[in-house]
Amino acid sequence: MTSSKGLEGIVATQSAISSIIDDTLTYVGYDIDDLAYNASFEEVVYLLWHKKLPNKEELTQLKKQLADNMSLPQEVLNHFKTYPINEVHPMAALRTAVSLLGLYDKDAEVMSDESNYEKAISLQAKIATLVTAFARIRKGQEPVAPKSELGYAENFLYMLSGKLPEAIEIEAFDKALVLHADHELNASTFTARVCVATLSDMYSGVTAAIGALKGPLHGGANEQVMKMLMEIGSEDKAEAYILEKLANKEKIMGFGHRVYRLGDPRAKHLRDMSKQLTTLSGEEKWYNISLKVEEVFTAEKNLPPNVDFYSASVYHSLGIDHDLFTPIFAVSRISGWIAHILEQYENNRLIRPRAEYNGPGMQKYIPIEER
Ligand SMILES: CC(=O)SCCNC(=O)CCNC(=O)[C@H](O)C(C)(C)COP(=O)(O)OP(=O)(O)OC[C@H]1O[C@@H](n2cnc3c(N)ncnc32)[C@H](O)[C@@H]1OP(=O)(O)O
Ligand SMILES: O=C([O-])CC(=O)C(=O)O
Repeated sequence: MTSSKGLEGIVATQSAISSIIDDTLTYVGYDIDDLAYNASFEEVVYLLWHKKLPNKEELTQLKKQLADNMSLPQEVLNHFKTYPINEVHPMAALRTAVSLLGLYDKDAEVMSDESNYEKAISLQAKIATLVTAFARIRKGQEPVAPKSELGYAENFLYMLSGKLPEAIEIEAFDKALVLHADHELNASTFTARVCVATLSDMYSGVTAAIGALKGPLHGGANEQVMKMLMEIGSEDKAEAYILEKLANKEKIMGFGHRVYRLGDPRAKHLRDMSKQLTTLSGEEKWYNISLKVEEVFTAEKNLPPNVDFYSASVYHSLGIDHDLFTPIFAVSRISGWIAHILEQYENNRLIRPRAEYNGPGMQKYIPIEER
C-alpha cells in the first residue's frame, strides 16, 4: 500500500461537474472566465445540477422555485434566538441551522430523485435566508422577508441590509457567487461525497461540508485575509508585516493552492472587482494593501493568490460583516455540493480508503494491576 499525505495527487472519483486541467477551471466544460463574464448565478446552479445551460423557460422556473422556497420554518428562526448570539461564529450557526432544517423536512430521509431535487431547491433557497436572518438577529434586527421578484444575489443583499442594492453591487455579488460555485474535489465537496456515499441524506452531506469549509485552510481563509489587511492597516506597513510572518514560518492566508501551480483563474476577476468596488466606496486602501501583499508575498514565495484573497476586500466593500465572508462562500458552494451529492447518489459506492499503519507492533495485553 502507498499513502499520500493529504491525498495529494490521488484521483478519488470521476465527475462530470467541474474540472481543473493545466490551471484552467471549467464548469461542465464552460470556462470560468466565460461564465464569470456572461452567466448569472442561477444559470450556473442550473448548469451544475442539470449538466446543461437552461433555456429561458427553465431559468425562469428555477428562479421562481428558489424565490418560492426561501422562507424558513419559524422554529429555525426561533432557534437562532436561543444561541449565545455574540459568541457564535456564523459558520457554526449555519452548520447547526442546516442540520436543524433537516428535522423540519418530513421527507429528509426520502431518497427518490424527485425528493432529492426538492431538497436541493429548498436548501439552495434557504441557505441565503439562514445567513441573512442570523446576521440580523444577532444585531437585534428583525429578519427581512425575501421578495419573490428579485434574483438570488439581489435577494441576498436585500435580506441582509433591508435595502434594495445598487446595480453594481448586485452584479459584483452575483459574479462572486458564480466564481465560488464549484471546484472539483475540494475538501468540503469531498466531505459531502464521503458523507452521502454511506447513503446518508442531503442535509447530513451539506452539514458536513459546511464544517469542512469553515476551516482557515479552506473557505475560512477569506475572513482571515480581511483580518490580516486590517492588522496591516496601510500599504507602507505591508512589506514588513509579510516578511515578519514568513520569518516566523506563518502562512499568509489567501495564497497557495493544492492544485493550481501558475495561479487560480478566479483570482483575477476578484482582483478587478476589488479595484472597482474599493474605488467606488472610497476605500482604495484595501485594494492597495492587497496588491502590495501580493507583490511582496509572491516575490518571496512564488505562490499566487487564490479565490479567497481578493474576495475579502470585495465583500468588505459591499459592507458585509467579516465573519459572514465564509457563510457567503457556503451560499454559493452549496450549489456545487448538491451537484456532487446528486452525482454520488447516481453512481454510488461507499468511500472507504485505507490507512498505512505506523503505530507500535503487535503487543500483549497487560492486566491493569501490572501496568
Ligand atoms: C477556497 C480555498 O480553499 S483556497 C485555499 C484557502 N486557504 C488559504 O488561503 C490558506 C493558506 N494556504 C495554505 O495553507 C496552502 O497553500 C493550502 C492549504 C491552500 C494548500 O496546501 P498544500 O498544497 O497542502 O501545501 P502545504 O500547506 O503543504 O505547503 C507547501 C509549502 O508551501 C508553503 N505555503 C503554502 N501556502 C502558503 C502560504 N499561504 N503562506 C506561506 N507559505 C505557504 C508551506 O509552508 C510549505 O512550505 P515548506 O515546504 O517549506 O514547508
Ligand atoms: O479546490 C480547493 O482545494 C480549494 C478551492 O480553491 C475551492 O474549494 O474553491
